[in-house]
Amino acid sequence: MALSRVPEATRRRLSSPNGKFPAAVSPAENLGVSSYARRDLYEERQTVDAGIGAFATVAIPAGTRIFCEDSLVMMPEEATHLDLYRAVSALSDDKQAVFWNLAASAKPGKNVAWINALRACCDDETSDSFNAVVEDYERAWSIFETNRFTCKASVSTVAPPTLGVFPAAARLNHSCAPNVFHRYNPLIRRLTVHALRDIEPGEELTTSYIDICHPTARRRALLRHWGFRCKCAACTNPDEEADRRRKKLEDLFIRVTNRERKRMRNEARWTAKDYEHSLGIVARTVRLLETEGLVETDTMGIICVIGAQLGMKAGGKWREQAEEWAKTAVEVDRKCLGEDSMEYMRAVEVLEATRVKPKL
Ligand SMILES: C[S@@+](CC[C@H](N)C(=O)[O-])C[C@H]1O[C@@H](n2cnc3c(N)ncnc32)[C@H](O)[C@@H]1O
Repeated sequence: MALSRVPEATRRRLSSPNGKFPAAVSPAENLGVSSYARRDLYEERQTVDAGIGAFATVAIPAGTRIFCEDSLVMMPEEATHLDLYRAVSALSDDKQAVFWNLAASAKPGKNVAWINALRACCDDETSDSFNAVVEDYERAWSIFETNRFTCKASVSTVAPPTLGVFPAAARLNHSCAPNVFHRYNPLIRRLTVHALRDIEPGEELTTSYIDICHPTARRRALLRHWGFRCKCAACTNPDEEADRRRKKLEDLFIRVTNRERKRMRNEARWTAKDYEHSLGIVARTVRLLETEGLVETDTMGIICVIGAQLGMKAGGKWREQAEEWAKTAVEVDRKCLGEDSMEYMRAVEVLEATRVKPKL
């Protein structure tokens, strides 16, 4: 661990899995899915003001899977500095070097209770070496917070997500108008990154660290976590009208998903009027996503699958619309997530169901 100034003995003691600290999430098993970053399509290089970035070296067609990466470290959301340090120390030397070389721009957290636990493990150390340990822990945490992606077990699960660092994809900078889309695929236990549109040679590959459906102020607040102010066109020249539409979009999305949860709990009592109401909100959400140029987003996939399912249940004039929405969901999910994603498989199932003629 080239960067560390922590004495070897202290490091060994603090990182030994003696049951003192909760364990990290177990490393992904070999599922027969290779882990790769398409270095034949892009290169890493220094940007003007955003550290290292990934740039296309050739034309990349929309839908291309550019990364399919195994995690370097994966931790539960509630993991502490101590848990993280232990997980990093358990990596091979090569992997530790990769971890310590990643960017560290996230600010230290305010919760420093972990320092007391650490002190208890370091009581035979001089204060200099204790400070070095604290610094190391802080740096590991900052690297983790700067580079982690959220890894949900499934879209619908209530289980808390885990957070993972994927070393090649970690070089992707943010844009609120991204040209790639990232998502952890729990079926293959890889982070996948797909081109959202055709990308020209020389263009920087950018993903969105946050939900791009948020209005500017909310996006800015969320991005503070990574310690930078986004300079994309939407953030530098915020348009009040567009922000109002994004706020509306956020509200509509919440209304659709809340109503869906309610319907699932109460399907037997859901009336034709209830279906009509939900379908009206779905139709408005889809229109707004189109107006905002957010057609190629997983939000569109989620809304269209919900709309298709509701449309089939409602029947009548909604059946044709249900098939159209299901087709859109299949296309969007194929492009953003790939054919091995749960979302794509679900969308295909729904599309097939919309094509079954109702019994008269
Ligand atoms: C996941 S890393 C991305 C790779 C990083 N640039 C590097 O050098 O390794 C996230 C960090 O990159 C920088 N970054 C990402 N997107 C940026 C942007 N749009 N503008 C400025 N800095 C950005 C911030 O420092 C952020 O904390």
